[in-house]
Amino acid sequence: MIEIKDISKSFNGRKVLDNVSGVFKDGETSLVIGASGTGKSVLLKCMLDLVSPDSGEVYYDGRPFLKIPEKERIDIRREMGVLFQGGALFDSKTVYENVKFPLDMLTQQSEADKRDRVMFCLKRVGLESAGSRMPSEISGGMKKRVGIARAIVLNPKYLFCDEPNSGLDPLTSIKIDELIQEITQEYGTTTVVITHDMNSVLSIGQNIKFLYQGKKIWEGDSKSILETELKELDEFVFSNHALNQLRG
Ligand SMILES: Nc1ncnc2c1ncn2[C@@H]1O[C@H](COP(=O)(O)OP(=O)(O)OP(=O)(O)O)[C@@H](O)[C@H]1O
Repeated sequence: MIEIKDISKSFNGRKVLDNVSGVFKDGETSLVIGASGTGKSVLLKCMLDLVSPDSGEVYYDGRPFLKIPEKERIDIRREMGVLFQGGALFDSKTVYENVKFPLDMLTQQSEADKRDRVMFCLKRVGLESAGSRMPSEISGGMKKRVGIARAIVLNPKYLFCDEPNSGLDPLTSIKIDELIQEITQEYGTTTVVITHDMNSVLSIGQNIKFLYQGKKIWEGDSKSILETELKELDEFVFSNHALNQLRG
């Protein structure tokens, strides 16, 4: 379980996160949603300690991530998997090498064990025969799958996905969403997905936190979001043309 408490952050005197709190449960896909510029990525960066919040704390299973000594923080980092926006693959490495990279950097495993783990993860995302290909030779959806395989290769407790559907067509997006949700349930990871994709919200939103101008102003699930009476959330949800027409 991850708990964030009263996270605030300003840039140049402008508050972009304002006392954001919440809980992300094990085995659940939690979504952080909101319009562009509302602070989603900054919140994710605070949770990963890539940006220091001005105040607040992030607890990983009770461990205060921002206050503990660096050595303990590194232990927690090893328990995290991150799917970066755009995949962030190394263009000069093969698919296999990309997935193996965290094992090379952070473990002392034998080459045989690493190979077994990489092949297991590639198989899990449906790419067991793509290991020798270069990122430039595969589609956007496959790149996301490679990113997911790399994010789970260290068997993380905590999985972070930053805009996992950006640049994908709707059908491929659904497949990536389903894969993230299946992995979350299979391995019991605490999964945090940053998105403004309403398809994701409706299909995998077990828990949804809505940010508006740096504040968390609503929390619920994919059923309750359609019945919201909160003006700001209603505008966000029904800015999706198809949904608005359905409502009409
Ligand atoms: N390093 C920084 N320095 C100054 N301002 C920043 C910095 N990082 C983010 N911001 C500002 O913080 C605000 C929130 O940005 P953030 O990237 O979190 O938005 P977002 O909700 O993730 O948007 P999007 O959906 O477009 O990615 C924006 O106004 C952004 O310009």
